[in-house]
Amino acid sequence: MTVLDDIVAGVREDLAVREAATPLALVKELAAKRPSALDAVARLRVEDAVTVIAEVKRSSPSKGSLAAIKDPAALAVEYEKGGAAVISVLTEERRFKGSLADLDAVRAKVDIPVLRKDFVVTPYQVWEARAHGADVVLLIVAALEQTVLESLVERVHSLGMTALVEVHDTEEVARAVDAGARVIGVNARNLKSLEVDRTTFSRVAPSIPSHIVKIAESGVRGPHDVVDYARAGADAVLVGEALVTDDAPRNSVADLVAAGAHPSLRAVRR
Ligand SMILES: O=C(O)c1ccccc1NCC(=O)[C@H](O)[C@H](O)COP(=O)(O)O
Repeated sequence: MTVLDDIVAGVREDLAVREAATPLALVKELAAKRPSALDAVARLRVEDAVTVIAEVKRSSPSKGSLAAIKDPAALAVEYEKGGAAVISVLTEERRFKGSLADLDAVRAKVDIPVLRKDFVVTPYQVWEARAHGADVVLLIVAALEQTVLESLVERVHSLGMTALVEVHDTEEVARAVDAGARVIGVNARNLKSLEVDRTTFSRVAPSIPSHIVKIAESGVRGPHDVVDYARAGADAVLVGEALVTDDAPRNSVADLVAAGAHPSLRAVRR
């Protein structure tokens, strides 16, 4: 069993408990009461700059405990003040120590789009994301059969949200494009070995059609990595560990945003 299989198995068990407690009809009612989802694409792809998705991440399979994060909303507000375009909230409970309560708390305090970062394998989780105020939903190609991927992308978009479709190689890019992805994230973290290879983006991104927003995920340590990803064609970077382990997350986000907007990058991004 791979790490991904193991995580998804745990997610399905937890999901069964939530589905028994809160029927889909009720989740749909809650989703219908939410204001419309925010336009994440407009925030992520801006002219002449690489934008930043800042993540609320307590723990991870690769590193174990990263940060206690007693007040996820306060951290998200710091990210927003630092200039983050989108906040990513891990809601997986067993390995990342996140929750839907974290998503609720963050949604209530920030005005920018919020990503539900989880291992979404059923439509119920998509409705749940909307019911808890998410604007963006992560869908991992490696975790999904093609027909399921296609129907989940369609469900996310039909609810007015944006699917961030995560890939690791060019074959998965083809699957994401076929599924109707408008935003593709290339994750530098190998989901089998959990090793981070920052060259993955530059190898995989050229196969992503130009109309699709390109996000470089994982392994960003500081501004120099943002510059490297910008030169390789990223529209945005997704950063977790480097921010949650930092004493001054607002300043660190601001530094990443400044690096992504540096005038020297304008020529390479045109
Ligand atoms: O972070 C992990 O160890 C991990 C393991 C297995 C599946 C997913 C995992 N992480 C999810 C992510 O994609 C990252 O949280 C995100 O890209 C931020 O990465 P980083 O900046 O390296 O924390």
